[in-house]
Amino acid sequence: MTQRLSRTAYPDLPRYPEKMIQFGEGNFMRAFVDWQLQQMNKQGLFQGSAVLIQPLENGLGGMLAEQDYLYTVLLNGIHDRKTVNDREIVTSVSRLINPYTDYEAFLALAEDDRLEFITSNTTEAGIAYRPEDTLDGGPQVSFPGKLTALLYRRFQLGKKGFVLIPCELIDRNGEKLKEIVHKYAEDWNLGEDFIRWLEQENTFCCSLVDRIVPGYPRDKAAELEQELGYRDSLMVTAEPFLFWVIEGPAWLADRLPLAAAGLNVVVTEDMTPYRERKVHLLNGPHTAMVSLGLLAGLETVEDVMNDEVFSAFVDRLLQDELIPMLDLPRPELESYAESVLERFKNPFIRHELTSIYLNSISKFKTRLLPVLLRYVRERGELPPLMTLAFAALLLGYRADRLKPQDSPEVLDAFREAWSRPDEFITAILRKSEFWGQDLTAVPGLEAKLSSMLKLLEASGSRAALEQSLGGEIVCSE
Ligand SMILES: NC(=O)c1ccc[n+]([C@@H]2O[C@H](COP(=O)([O-])OP(=O)(O)OC[C@H]3O[C@@H](n4cnc5c(N)ncnc54)[C@H](O)[C@@H]3O)[C@@H](O)[C@H]2O)c1
Ligand SMILES: O=P(O)(O)OC[C@@H](O)[C@@H](O)[C@H](O)[C@H](O)CO
Repeated sequence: MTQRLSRTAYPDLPRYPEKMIQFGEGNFMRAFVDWQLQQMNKQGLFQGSAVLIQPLENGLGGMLAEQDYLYTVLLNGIHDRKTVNDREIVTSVSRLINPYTDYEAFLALAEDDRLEFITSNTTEAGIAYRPEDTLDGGPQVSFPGKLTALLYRRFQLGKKGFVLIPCELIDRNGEKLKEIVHKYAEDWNLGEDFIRWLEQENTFCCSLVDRIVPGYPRDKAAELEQELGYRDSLMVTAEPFLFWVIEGPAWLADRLPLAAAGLNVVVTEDMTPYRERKVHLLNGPHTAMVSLGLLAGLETVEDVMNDEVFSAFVDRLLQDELIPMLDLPRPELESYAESVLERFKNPFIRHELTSIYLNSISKFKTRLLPVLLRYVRERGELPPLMTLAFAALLLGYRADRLKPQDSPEVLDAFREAWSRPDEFITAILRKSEFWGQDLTAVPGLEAKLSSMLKLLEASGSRAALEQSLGGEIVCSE
């Protein structure tokens, strides 16, 4: 039996002082931020590690401790026309603090002058205000609540602030986080001096992350452990591609020399165009393909891309409905779309559609709906492929057909709406809390969704797609 990955088994692995506090110990952060710290460290450019804070009571703390906070990142894919198949033991995580079991150790981080960065990924649900959180009743449940308590302790000690770079996939994440921290500062009566210190001593950056991280390679774990020669319950697969846009001051590029280490990181004054490009051209097609693909029995992004009908759908969606609605220069959009198609076809990683399916209603709202609405405004008609994807989404949630995982409010609303089948579509489109507006006001949408739902039910998603794509499939045969 092979030994577990640990510092005892690999005593020569380097250790670095803690320079970053990272809320979130999930797959993404370990294969993205911590992997990048590792690349800087290897070049002698950062010489620092991250101390992780477990945002939820239950998490990976125990498993990470068992491996002395070491884990393997497996990069698989084609990059710059070369096949990449890298394995690396990441040594840039020092330890993990679970604030639910050791709140004092968490607050004690405020004392360490070497800590200068705070990063986070607590999912789209994490940057949220929770009125029940209080300063004295720690640990606070919300991530911004915990963060405010830590910042306040730092302020009380008269120390300098932090550079904060949240990585959650929500628009203007840094501003949102700052806003909630300020709200706690006011609600908890932390005083004007603290609010001034927050403003003057801390730099809240917005950021956009891009790397496909399918996570633990369940299907290949045993084989990989044989090859690696150790057991690792936390190994994580990722694509070689990486892009991190940080909206922040130019000096950040020196303090956190990611680009200098050859990493694809941009520090800019305005990240909006990068965000639009990524959210609509990468996350958008992901969300559009999921319900249609699952309804046809497909399991992974690769299955979608290897299927003639479904890959034509992704291609046409990008070319005809998404790219023309974005404001960036066409060649830039075309080239990004091409790279997206290549990344989706990555034959070396298994990106499960079910993992992308999680919380699909809010994803549709941010990733596809704004483009759909713009298409209607500009062209005076509905985009056929996006509308079909919308109908498939509704079908998947209806009667829990595709076993959606979403918030209780969303799932309950779908159950309630389905209790009156004739009014199902109207009731769902009226849910402004899902879509940001009443979608029954969009001309023709209700009727089109109704006919597409019927088509999907009667003929299945493959036939519905073939019909929407018209002659193109026939032509390509
Ligand atoms: N996996 C990818 O390809 C990828 C790529 C880019 C961005 N992302 C984003 O990263 C996020 C995390 O993905 P992952 O693959 O690391 O998932 P994961 O399940 O491995 O990790 C989730 C992390 O979020 C924390 N979390 C979950 N719900 C929370 C809540 N309500 N409040 C606070 N913290 C919470 C967990 O404690 C954990 O640290 C996703 O929401 C996604 O938007 C993922
Ligand atoms: O991670 P999610 O579940 O928010 O979205 C699913 C995918 O679209 C997403 O993970 C992409 O792969 C990622 O955003 C690429 O950078």
